[in-house]
Amino acid sequence: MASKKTDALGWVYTIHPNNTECFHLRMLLHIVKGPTSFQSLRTVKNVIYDTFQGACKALGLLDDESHWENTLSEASICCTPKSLRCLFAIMLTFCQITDPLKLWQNYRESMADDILHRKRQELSSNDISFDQSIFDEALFELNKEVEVLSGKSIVHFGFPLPININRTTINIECLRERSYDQQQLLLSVQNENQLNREQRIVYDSVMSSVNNNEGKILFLDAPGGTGKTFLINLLLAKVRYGGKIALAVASSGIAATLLVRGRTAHSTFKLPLKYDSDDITSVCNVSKQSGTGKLMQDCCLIIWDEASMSQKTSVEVLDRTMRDLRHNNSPMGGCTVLFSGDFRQILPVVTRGTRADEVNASLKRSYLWPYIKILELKTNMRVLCTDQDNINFVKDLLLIGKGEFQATNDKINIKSFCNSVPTITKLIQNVYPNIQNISSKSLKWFQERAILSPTNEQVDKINDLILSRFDAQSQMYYSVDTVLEKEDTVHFPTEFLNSLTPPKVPPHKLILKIGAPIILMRNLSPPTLCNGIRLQIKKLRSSLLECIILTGCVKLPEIVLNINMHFRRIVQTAKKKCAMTFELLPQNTAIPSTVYNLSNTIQGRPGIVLLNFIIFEKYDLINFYP
Ligand SMILES: Nc1ncnc2c1ncn2[C@@H]1O[C@H](COP(=O)(O)OP(=O)(O)OP(=O)(O)O)[C@@H](O)[C@H]1O
Repeated sequence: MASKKTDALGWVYTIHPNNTECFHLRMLLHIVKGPTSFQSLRTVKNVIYDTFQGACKALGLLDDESHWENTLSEASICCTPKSLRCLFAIMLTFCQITDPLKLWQNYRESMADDILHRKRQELSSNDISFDQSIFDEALFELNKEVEVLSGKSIVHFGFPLPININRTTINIECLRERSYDQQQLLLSVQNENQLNREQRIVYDSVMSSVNNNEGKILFLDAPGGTGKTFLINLLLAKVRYGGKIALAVASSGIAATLLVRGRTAHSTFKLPLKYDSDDITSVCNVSKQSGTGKLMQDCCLIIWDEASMSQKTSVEVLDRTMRDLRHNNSPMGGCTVLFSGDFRQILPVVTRGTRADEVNASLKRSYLWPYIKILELKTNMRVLCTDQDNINFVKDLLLIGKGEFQATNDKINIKSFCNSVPTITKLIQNVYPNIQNISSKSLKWFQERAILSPTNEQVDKINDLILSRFDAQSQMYYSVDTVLEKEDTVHFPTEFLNSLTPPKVPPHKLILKIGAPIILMRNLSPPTLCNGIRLQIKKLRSSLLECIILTGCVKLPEIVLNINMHFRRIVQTAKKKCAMTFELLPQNTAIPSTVYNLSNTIQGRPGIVLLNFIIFEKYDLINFYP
């Protein structure tokens, strides 16, 4: 009998996974729409499977090793050997594959094809075929990728040591920091004469500290649009052009993508992930002999962007480690450090903390703050040549940041400086006009627009609306949701796990369309594949996505990146509570994203959705900080 409140007809009993076929039949009943027989339930893409379990496997609903096999099999057709090795390195590092050696044996020829080709050219002979030395060389290249991603060698993943592994004694991290394209650096250094007066003061101050080993610690206080990134990248280029090591880090992956060879501070310095706010003993997880340790001893400039968002403790951990590594008791071991950020924006996030806790966790409350010299940028370079409207808008934002904006009854009327629109549909029309013709839109068109929303629920809703507006080949990807303890399967049925949409985890059902921009939600291979970068889908395969990069410092529109689309969501249950932990995750459709994530990367036409259905958008919106 139909329930009064819902349109449910009945209750599907939970089944223990030991009752294999029933368990999988139940799973299919939740996925397959309008089945007419048991056989139609077992049919996937016109193939009739013998068992319900087989059909579930074909639909990608089960977590088994065949996913990795399928991924590599698809990738070996469409990827270059180098990108296949990159993909395999990512899989080794993040996917907890049970038998990676078997995968290597099956696909090593595809991964070593470029080496064979090179050898044939070198010896001008087409008779050369695959042999152990070629596989060893491919293994060596794979090892390099894995070391960069995980800091571990392939031996850790059960691989044999390639014979020529001795070459890895070269410090890969130092090598990477010294191997820049000099021509490219020279081009960047030529921007020097474009600096405005304020930028020039900062530039000279940093360069004199680097050149004379003064070990200054500076903080660049600069609101959005004043040319921080422009200046930082110039400083990095100048120091690197001189053959010295300059490390560029940021508090978040998305901010790091804007800096040349930028990485997150946590991954660069191996900062601890958890510490107490009053921790005075923790240090970075690096030894003096390690590659990172050597890099931290040799570098002469560290630039830490968005430092205003970092916990003071992480900066203090770095300070202690630098003093120790460099045998120098001056702040940061005598290395020149440039922090940059804007305390008017977001302060460090303190879980369940008060405003006072956030202020207390910020760099300004660190014992290092008295040693820090503050430099300022005030001229907004982004609106220099635009109309008065934009200039006023930037002024208003600054006033809000300083707490000086004229408020009535402590309330700010946002409508006074934004164009408000009445509905989400209208907002989509304004931000993505004529999205029906998606194939005619240029990369730039996508780069300069996005809709920002503070909640995942709205993000999903807007994604669905936008995706339904254009026709393109689409593909559905399902996450494999499981509970950590098998015994909990009965208490937390699969469809319940599928219905969960916790923060930072994509939904169970991900519908993607060719041409749609997506956002990567995980640091897979920084700085190219970094949490927060935007990509555009070029091809959809059953286990693989082919994408190009839309935003980030590494703009490689010609390079197709391959992302494995098998994702697991594992739920860890505690007594009767249930908390979802995120194990491996690729990406979500990203036309809308969370406000913070994208505010740094859009310089065109963003729209912003505020809660409670107040919707507004602003052409040429410069930056919005909630
Ligand atoms: N001296 C300069 N000459 C010419 N263009 C500049 C100069 N400084 C900055 N710009 C340009 O101004 C724009 C904004 O600069 P940039 O992105 O570096 O600002 P920002 O402070 O990093 O902003 P945000 O904090 O919002 O990321 C960019 O397009 C940049 O190329």
